[in-house]
Amino acid sequence: MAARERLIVALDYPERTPALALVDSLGHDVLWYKVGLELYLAEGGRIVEELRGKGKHVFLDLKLHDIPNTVAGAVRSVARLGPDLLTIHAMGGPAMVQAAVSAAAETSPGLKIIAVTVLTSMNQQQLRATGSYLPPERRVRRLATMAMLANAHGIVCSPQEVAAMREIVFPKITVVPGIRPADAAADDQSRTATARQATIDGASMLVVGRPITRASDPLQAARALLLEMDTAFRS
Ligand SMILES: O=c1ccn([C@@H]2O[C@H](COP(=O)(O)O)[C@@H](O)[C@H]2O)c(=O)[nH]1
Repeated sequence: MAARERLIVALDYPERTPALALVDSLGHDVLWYKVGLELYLAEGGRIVEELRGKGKHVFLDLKLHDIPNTVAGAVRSVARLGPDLLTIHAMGGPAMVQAAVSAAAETSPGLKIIAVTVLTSMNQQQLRATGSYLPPERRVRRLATMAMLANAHGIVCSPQEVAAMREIVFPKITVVPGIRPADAAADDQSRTATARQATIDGASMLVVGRPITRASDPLQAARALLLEMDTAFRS
């Protein structure tokens, strides 16, 4: 699939003006945008509707995590805005994942529920601090397997696990943040890799924020990533 169909640019901004300015500057090169907690809590559903109005696909990364009935209600509330993908936390367990999937199917059949496994910012030490003693890849595997059994449409995992997760998740979706150019700072991310490696390893969609949004020329940075993804896909 063409790289444009597989790159999601994360709009991690405190309000709509800089977010929409970036969208306009990236023009037709970028089709998919992530709206996360920062922007959604500041602007509400209208930011999703504005992006849809510009013909963009929306990855609504709210990482819902609550009891099944509450998550189902939240899914119904945001489904009417028309996002394409919506995240929930796999840690909510199979009943919560199943409730989210059922609520999406009833409200907006095209909406896909994506289960976040282990945040890409977490390393083994941080996982241990939460009481999980498995290495990250085994923890991701366990949560991904559970999410698939609960009928989630895909998972979020890091580029360091995506090759191993393909056998569990394919043909469903692997959404992969933690993408960094080889010479770039990891920032707060722990489990990172390049767009080339994530593509070779079979990621369905890559989520990229700061390497594009904080670049001196975001359009040039996005185009370089798209080229890297297309080249890796053909290799
Ligand atoms: O495990 C996760 C889940 C979601 N994210 C989101 O992806 C982007 C990554 O942004 P960068 O600036 O490229 O680090 C960000 O919006 C996160 O909320 C993630 O990084 N890890």
